[in-house]
Amino acid sequence: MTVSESQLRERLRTVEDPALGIDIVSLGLVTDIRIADGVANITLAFNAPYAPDEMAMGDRIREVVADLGLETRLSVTIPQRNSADPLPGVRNVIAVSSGKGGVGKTTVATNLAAGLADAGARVGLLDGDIYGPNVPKMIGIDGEPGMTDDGTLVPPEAYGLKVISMAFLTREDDDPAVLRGPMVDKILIQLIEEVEWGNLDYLVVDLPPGTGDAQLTLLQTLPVTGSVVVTTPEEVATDDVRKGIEMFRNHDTPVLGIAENMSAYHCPDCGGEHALFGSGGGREVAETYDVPLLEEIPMNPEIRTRSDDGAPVVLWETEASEPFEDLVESVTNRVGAINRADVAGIDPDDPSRDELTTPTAYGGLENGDETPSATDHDGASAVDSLEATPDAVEDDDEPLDDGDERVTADKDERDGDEEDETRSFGGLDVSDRR
Ligand SMILES: Nc1ncnc2c1ncn2[C@@H]1O[C@H](COP(=O)(O)OP(=O)(O)OP(=O)(O)O)[C@@H](O)[C@H]1O
Repeated sequence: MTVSESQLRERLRTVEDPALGIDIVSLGLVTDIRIADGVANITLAFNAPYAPDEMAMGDRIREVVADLGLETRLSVTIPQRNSADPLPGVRNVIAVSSGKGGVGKTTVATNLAAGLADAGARVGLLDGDIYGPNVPKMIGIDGEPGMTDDGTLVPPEAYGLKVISMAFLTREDDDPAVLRGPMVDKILIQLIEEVEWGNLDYLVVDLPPGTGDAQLTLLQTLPVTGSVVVTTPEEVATDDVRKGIEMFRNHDTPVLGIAENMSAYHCPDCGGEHALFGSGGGREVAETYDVPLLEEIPMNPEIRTRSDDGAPVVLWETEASEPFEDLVESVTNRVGAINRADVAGIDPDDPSRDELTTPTAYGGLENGDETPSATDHDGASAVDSLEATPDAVEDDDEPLDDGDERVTADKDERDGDEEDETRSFGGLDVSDRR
């Protein structure tokens, strides 16, 4: 049986996007199909490396293709961004914010970044918290940034993360409270634009708490994909968090969702759950603003002790690491959904099914030729075509250390030749932007 590209495209209508509830062909996510020598080369407009939903869609596509007697090679591409983008090598910028201080924003940012890097992604962590730059301490970094000949900062690394912090640029005896207006802006813009970030899948930004000038500068300068809003469950924090959500909405920045921290304390002695900071605040805010509740992170002394030791808890396989592992999954899924909705031109929280879903010729082998051919698709002009190379990143996923030992991932391979590199995750080949 010979299968044409348009017939395969019809069959791919059976693969539904789990977050958007619409098939991947109608969404315009299949940007190219070429069949040669029994191999279907399929290009997808995915842009959230290591998002479980995108890897699961890859698996579904492989099943559909195998049913047609073909092998599959999947590549992912990304739409070209505007040329004024200050960070052209960065696929996704994730801002981590909070309405007020002390709710665990930096804890969430460092664990999210470390968890993403541990999954295999290329990750940068920008500590933009001018008034309390705690990232270097929590991530256990002792190095200082290097400097290239042209004066660009080279971020030091820990746990496979490139880290830049306000703490590197201010002297120990500087009082951040006296840094005002233009000076703050200047430092923040320097942290973004004058750093050799290279090619990153995710840049996690620890924003200062609240909704002041520094946050606005960061939002106006950075192409933020979306923001994780951290809150504790009690009322005061959630009131502040509402202001934060409104700030993002006013700047057309999607809210990825709410991370409720210090949700409840599981008492190891009595076995009971104690809601030390009240309960339900995060869920309430999520429902009010119609955004996902990404995770409820319990109070757990191990989270603090690991941070104090400079070893993010997500890298340890314990009960305390689980909510952060789940957070990494829910954040990447949400980033992916927002990017895919953008490709499809729909609101990720309100996909307009009527407009998008076209009748599918399920099976389509008889009438598939009535559909547009792969090369007719507009999306193909907006994406890069990719080559496949060996699974460099999957090799990084070898077991690192046993059991409860601190993970000391050597991610040096990721920093190899960035010019030509194509990597693979979950069977999806991904090439870096030039
Ligand atoms: N779920 C948790 N369980 C136990 N301790 C926690 C938890 N989350 C954070 N902490 C601890 O609470 C303290 C404050 O956390 P963190 O510094 O992350 O807050 P923040 O919101 O970034 O604060 P700031 O406004 O000062 O930047 C830290 O000592 C941290 O280790």
